[in-house]
Amino acid sequence: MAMTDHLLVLEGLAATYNHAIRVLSHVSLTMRRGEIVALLGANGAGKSTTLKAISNLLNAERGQLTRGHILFDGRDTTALPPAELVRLGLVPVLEGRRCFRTLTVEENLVAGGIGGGLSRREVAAGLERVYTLFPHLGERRRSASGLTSGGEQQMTAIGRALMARPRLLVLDEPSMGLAPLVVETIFSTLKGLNGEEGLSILVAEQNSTVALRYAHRAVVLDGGSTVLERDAADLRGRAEITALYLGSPEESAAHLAALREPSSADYAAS
Ligand SMILES: Nc1ncnc2c1ncn2[C@@H]1O[C@H](COP(=O)(O)OP(=O)(O)OP(=O)(O)O)[C@@H](O)[C@H]1O
Repeated sequence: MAMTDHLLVLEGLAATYNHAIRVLSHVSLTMRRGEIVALLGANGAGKSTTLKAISNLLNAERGQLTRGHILFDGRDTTALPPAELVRLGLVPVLEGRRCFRTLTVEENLVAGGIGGGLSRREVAAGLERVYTLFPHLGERRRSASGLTSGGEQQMTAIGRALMARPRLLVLDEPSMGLAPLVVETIFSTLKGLNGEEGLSILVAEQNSTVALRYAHRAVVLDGGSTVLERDAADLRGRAEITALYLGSPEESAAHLAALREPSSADYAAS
């Protein structure tokens, strides 16, 4: 298959922090255009580091990619600055929601449009679009972001990314610390964008139940390596996926073996 059939290809990524601590050993995944892919795994499995590697933000934390390839739209992006990646359509929303707390919600959104190289007219259209997607943000547009709720801050961070007109949205734990209803609002809005506009989404989540409900496929990391890549439908509702890293290594290995079974139909029949 030609590489360009895929929007994103990670091949055997290895990464370290401070030239010493190896946190990724062998991360591989492929994403087709229009897919939602959930990146799952326990605390410290390497999800955030993988997303930072894709977005070229490892340097900021003294991290380095030491092996492997990242291809976005068939192009090796490992040497491109983050701002250039945004202009190409690869837009991250990383952990912590990272809004400019003293700026208003609207000023945060405008910053995303400017970062994406939009004209004034495009920024105005982008704002309308974000407020249509998240009506709540429209009501809070003049509030300082730092004074809005966690859910509103997450919506602002996502809205800011959407202003840059992404083709691939890269999200790190959007559900973290949010009420279930807010999580559903955020995921269903993203799913809507995926269905209507074909927006591709790579989302790292510890909340595998929610992520699997909305994703097409799932990639599981363990100890800095990809250990499973499957259709989300094959993993939905499976007790092994939530129990995967809660027990002993032997139990985890048994769960993983079960999850690797050929198909959900086979599984149901067995
Ligand atoms: N800036 C850093 N410097 C050194 N080590 C780091 C740094 N960031 C992360 N690590 C380590 O790298 C490993 C992978 O962390 P990472 O944040 O990528 O995992 P994760 O799967 O996203 O987990 P979490 O859900 O807890 O964020 C962990 O052992 C973590 O302690």
